[in-house]
Amino acid sequence: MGVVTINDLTFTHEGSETGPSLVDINLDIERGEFVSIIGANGAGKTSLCNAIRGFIPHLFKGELTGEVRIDGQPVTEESFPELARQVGFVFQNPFTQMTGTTTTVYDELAYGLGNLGVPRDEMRRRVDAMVDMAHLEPLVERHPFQLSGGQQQRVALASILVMGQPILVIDEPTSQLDPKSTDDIFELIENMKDRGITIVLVEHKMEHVARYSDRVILMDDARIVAEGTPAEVFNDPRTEALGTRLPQPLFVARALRERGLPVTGRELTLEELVEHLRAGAINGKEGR
Ligand SMILES: Nc1ncnc2c1ncn2[C@@H]1O[C@H](COP(=O)(O)OP(=O)(O)OP(=O)(O)O)[C@@H](O)[C@H]1O
Repeated sequence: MGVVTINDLTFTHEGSETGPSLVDINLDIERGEFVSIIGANGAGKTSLCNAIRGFIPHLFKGELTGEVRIDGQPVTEESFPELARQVGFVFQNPFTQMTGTTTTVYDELAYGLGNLGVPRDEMRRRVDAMVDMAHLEPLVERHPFQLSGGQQQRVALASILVMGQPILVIDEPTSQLDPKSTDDIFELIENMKDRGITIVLVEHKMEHVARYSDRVILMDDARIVAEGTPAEVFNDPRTEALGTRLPQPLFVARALRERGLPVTGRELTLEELVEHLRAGAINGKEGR
């Protein structure tokens, strides 16, 4: 059984004029899996995250059928603090994430651990390790509200990662970041995956989704309409038909394939393309 199990989940926000936000959702996420949720604005991605992190139905009221289980336990039967120990969540807007009570980035990172009663020595060790991992050394003495949007986004993510929950739900962590900072964030998230943490990510940057995810879930109009490996989902005609942006290397792959070059036309990363071109060149030479 998965660490997150969703059975026949349908949810309509109280007072909604647009109908249900989630319809017939069935999903099993394995421990240590990296799952990305993609889809157009309003497709239901944040609502699905909210169901996994227990905001639905604990904070957002409405009509709910079906269930979400974390480690076999229905979220409706767990208190919010219990859930928060299992699931770490990073909001779309880093401003929402900041405690608003600390005056330095260092204290911001330590805040959640202090609340959990983590002993001072261990707290220091964990915060120092996170500062290092998230490359936050130059910012530790700065006031959290005097950072740029991108810097805040990095601090917001680090302040959750430092807590060490086994499941992370991360909603658009790079929306305000430049390419280099986006790469840094994905490196950080991959680092968490290497530690066996389960990751559920909402992200619009498809090159990164393609490169890092074990599984991609495509949502449209409150439903899951396709799921599979990145190669399966991005090469599924429904994905393009729904107006989802595809990873750029896929267009290059298709163009090369059309010109008879030795690629499959399904490659999602430049590395994959280069590898196939090289292998094709070697095989071609050997064949002569
Ligand atoms: N608090 C709420 N009350 C009423 N309806 C809501 C609420 N939150 C979301 N919805 C509705 O649920 C549907 C799905 O919204 P959701 O935010 O889950 O989509 P999304 O895919 O995350 O979109 P985006 O990419 O814009 O963040 C939309 O029709 C939205 O209007």
